[in-house]
Order: sequence, then C-alpha cells, then structure tokens
Amino acid sequence: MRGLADLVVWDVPLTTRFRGLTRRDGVLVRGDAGWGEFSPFWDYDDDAAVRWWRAAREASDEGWPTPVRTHVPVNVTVPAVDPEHAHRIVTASGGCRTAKVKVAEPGQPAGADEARLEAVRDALGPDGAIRVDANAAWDVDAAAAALAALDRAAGGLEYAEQPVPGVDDLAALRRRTHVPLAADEAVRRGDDPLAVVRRHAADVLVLKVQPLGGVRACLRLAEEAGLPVVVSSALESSVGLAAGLALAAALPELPYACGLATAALLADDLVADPLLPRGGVIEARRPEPDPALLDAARATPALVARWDARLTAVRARA
Ligand SMILES: O=C(O)CCC(=O)c1ccccc1C(=O)O
Ligand SMILES: [Mg+2]
Repeated sequence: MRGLADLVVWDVPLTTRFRGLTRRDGVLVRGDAGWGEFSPFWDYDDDAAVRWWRAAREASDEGWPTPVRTHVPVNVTVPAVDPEHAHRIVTASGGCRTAKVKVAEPGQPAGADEARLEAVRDALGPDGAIRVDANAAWDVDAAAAALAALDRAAGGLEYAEQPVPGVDDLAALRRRTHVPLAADEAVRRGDDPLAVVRRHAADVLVLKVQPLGGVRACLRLAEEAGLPVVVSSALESSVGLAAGLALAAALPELPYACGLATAALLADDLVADPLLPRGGVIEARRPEPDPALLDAARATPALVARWDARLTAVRARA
C-alpha cells in the first residue's frame, strides 16, 4: 500500500460547463518516476477505468518514451457557448490557429451551432482551421445535413469528430459527406479500438492517453492504425495533460493540432505553471504539482471516500 502523501484526491471547478460537467475531480498518484493522474469520468465503470489506472501507473512508475519534438501545436477547445463567449475564448486562446468547436449540444436552439461557428471563424480569421465535435449526437441522416450546414457556416471544416455513434454509422456517413471524419468515442469506448481503421470508417483517429491505457499503448495503436492521429485530453489537470504531451511529442508524425489546450477550462490547476499554449503551441514538459495548490484543491471527505472505493475496485481488476 502507498502512503497517504502519495495519493491525493482533488476536485476543481470548470470555467465553463463542459460535457455536462461543472467540476473535474480525480486522483494524483506518486511513484519513482513522478506524478500520474487517475481521473476517469464517473460514467466509466470499474472495468473501463482499469486502462485509466494503467496510464497513471505508467506515469508514476515508468515515465514516458523519448520525444522527437519539444513543442506541440494545439487547438483551442470551444464548448457549446454563445457566439460572443466563443469569440472571446478563441481570442484569448494563446495564439491557437485551430479551433475545435463543440456542436449538437442537447437543448440548444436551431442555428446555435452555425452562429458559434461564424463567431469562431471571425475570431480566427480566414487561414485558421476549424473542426467540430458532436460527441456522437446525430444519426447518419442528421449528420449529413448538419455537416453541410456547419461546413458552410464555418467557411470550411477541417474535420468532424465523432458526428455519429458507432463504426457502422461512421462508415456510412463517410460515403455521404466530403467533410473528413475523426473517430474518438469509437476508438476509446469500443472493445476494438482499430475496428474503425479496418472498416475505413474514419480519416483521423483521436487518441487519449488515459482511456487507452497509457502513452506506450497509444504509440502502438498509432503505429498499427497507419492513420493520422490527434492526441486529445480527457479534461485532465496539467499533471495528466503532461502525458498527452509526451505522447504527442513521441509520435513519428503529427500532422494536426492536438486537443491538449484544455487547462484553460479548469478554474484551478494543480501546478504553478499550467500547460497552456503560447503562440499556438504547448511545450512538452512535465510540471510538478504545487503543494499549496494541491491543498487548495483537496476533495471533501465524502469525495475522498468515493475515490478510495473506486481505486480499490479498479486495482483489484488491474
Ligand atoms: O479535443 C479537445 O480539444 C479537448 C478534449 C475534449 O474535447 C474532450 C475532453 C473530455 C472528454 C471528451 C472530450 C471529447 O473530445 O469529446
Ligand atoms: Mg471528442
């Protein structure tokens, strides 16, 4: 068993509602190689969370492979906010030349996505790249129609991330739209991450270190896939983001901006020098948690108890 000081449960507010969340919580674990982050969302069951645990232990016990680049181009992530807010987020992004815009948020009025994309294009200028993420919200017919409209509103889309749920849907949609498709949930939530490749169902793969079991596991997947890869965060603290940056820095090819600029979505971070972009890139470094910030982010006893129970269950399966 690890000592108390080597496991810290943290809980911080988000600046903007994201993926239905207003706070982000998780565990930091310290080993001989440094700190790792274990922060599966609560809708992941214990079996799925085993991969997130492996990623944390890789960080704390092994560290990461040798990088081939020092800086990683990133996209600004724009939640499903109103146009003025979207414009401000892009303007304050730290020089990002690519924006990833959340669309198809349940409960929003018709035209909200188009208005957000127009605002993002205005903020980014004509030479920026805009991608959208629908988090599997549409069926194939709805996606074909929506992507045509959003492509127009954005003045061109770089790609659409997971517009429809499964591999079959992606394969069908790919024949009905000229917008390139990226697979996210179809990679990280299925039992077979590369089904999407064999079925020619996507142009780009989104890889996330925690849900896929670590930096080395993702490097193997990328090699087997033979498709361009975008490394994205799972809305981690800067301790977890460092693992995504290590993956992005170690990939032989990195043709697209990565979705690792999400520290800006956390109202508080656990390190004194958060992994935020400057000039549209983030330095691939590994910041240490700051004791005072860890203390300020410390979870309530009730939340610590929930994470304790979860850790016990997940480690029994690992
Ligand atoms: O890719 C990005 O720009 C940020 C990461 C992101 O969108 C995300 C973060 C947490 C959970 C799910 C997702 C997602 O890509 O759907
Ligand atoms: Mg996504």
